[in-house]
Amino acid sequence: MADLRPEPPPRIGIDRPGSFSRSCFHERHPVLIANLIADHPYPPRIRARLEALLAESLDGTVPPEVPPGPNQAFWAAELAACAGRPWSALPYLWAESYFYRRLLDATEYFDTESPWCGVDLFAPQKHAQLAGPEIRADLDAYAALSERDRTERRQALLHASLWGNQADLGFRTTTDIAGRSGVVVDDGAAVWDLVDGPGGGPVIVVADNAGRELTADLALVDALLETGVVELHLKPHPYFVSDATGNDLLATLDALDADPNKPVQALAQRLREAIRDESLRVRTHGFYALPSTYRHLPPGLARDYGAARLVIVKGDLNYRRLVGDREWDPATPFGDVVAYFPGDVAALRTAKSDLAVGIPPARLTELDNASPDWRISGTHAMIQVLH
Ligand SMILES: O=P(O)(O)OC[C@H]1O[C@](O)(CO)[C@@H](O)[C@@H]1O
Repeated sequence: MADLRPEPPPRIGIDRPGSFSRSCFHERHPVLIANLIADHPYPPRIRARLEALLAESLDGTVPPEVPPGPNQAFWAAELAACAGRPWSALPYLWAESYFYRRLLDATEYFDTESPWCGVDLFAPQKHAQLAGPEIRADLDAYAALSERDRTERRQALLHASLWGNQADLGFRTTTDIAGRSGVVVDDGAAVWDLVDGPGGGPVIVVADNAGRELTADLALVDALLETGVVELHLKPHPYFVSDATGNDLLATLDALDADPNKPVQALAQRLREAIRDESLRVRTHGFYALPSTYRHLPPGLARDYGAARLVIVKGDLNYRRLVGDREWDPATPFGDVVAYFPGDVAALRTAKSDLAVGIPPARLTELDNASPDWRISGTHAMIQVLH
């Protein structure tokens, strides 16, 4: 039978002058490369490769070579289709993901004969945030939560995890945080209904950034553990600027241990115990560092998501991968766009790219009038649930 579904809107590109996506390449990436060069004593060959990558991504074409690292077959197929095309003609999601993969190549992350092999290029920035004053304030606030009743505590933890996404270091490369204007869509109650619901599977939390965000996510994970098994899915290796890996999880647990607040130390202990007894299963998957959308999940992950009580997907990039990085009309219902997902899913994200769906038209008019850049400023957040 013919497929009568309407064509999806076009993919967001990086070629339109004045667009946010183009500014990521032309304004943010030059700063990102300069920061990497300042943060590490890279030898001339690595500095030259970083600068050449920047120039290529602004003005050049995609070379045919497959960058080293995992998922060779995936990238070989993608590059067979894209090699020779100007970067400016690439879809935003693909171009960004490929750019970060090329950064790993430029810094010899997968080169076992290089001393830079396995060195997280973003570690200095991640460590600075983990040792910084903002995280201290977050942990003081966490400690004070033990005075509150369970419902209030749960609500506060969900919102801390939501707003933790604002602290993403890629975003902060060129943008100062301008406060928290509001939660545009708040399906938080549905999150807890699903968590407390009858399903027997684990709750899966697909993490996003290290630092303040992962700290808040771990506090949420701890609350979720009261209801059953939890899986925390991390990136398999560094990817976008502050994406959380296994090393970041360990560094975060150490930071929680070292905090003077007793409830924070107790949190670290509970989490370590949960990891040991596998009530908290920590996992990763190559899919999390690819430009594919969740519509094209590998079968194993699709099965696991389908068996979960709820999948909580954190952050802006995961939102783009979940919804499809396309020029959606923001009034398009969230449920229609993600109906394909194999289980119940909740997206928690601060808006840091043009994409939005599930915004009631009247609210949209209000937002566009009150803060025209609400979609990209990180000042607005959303909790959207498909169930
Ligand atoms: O860390 P997050 O919330 O996934 O955000 C990453 C976001 O940063 C950007 O790279 C630039 O803002 C977006 O393209 C991307 O969605």
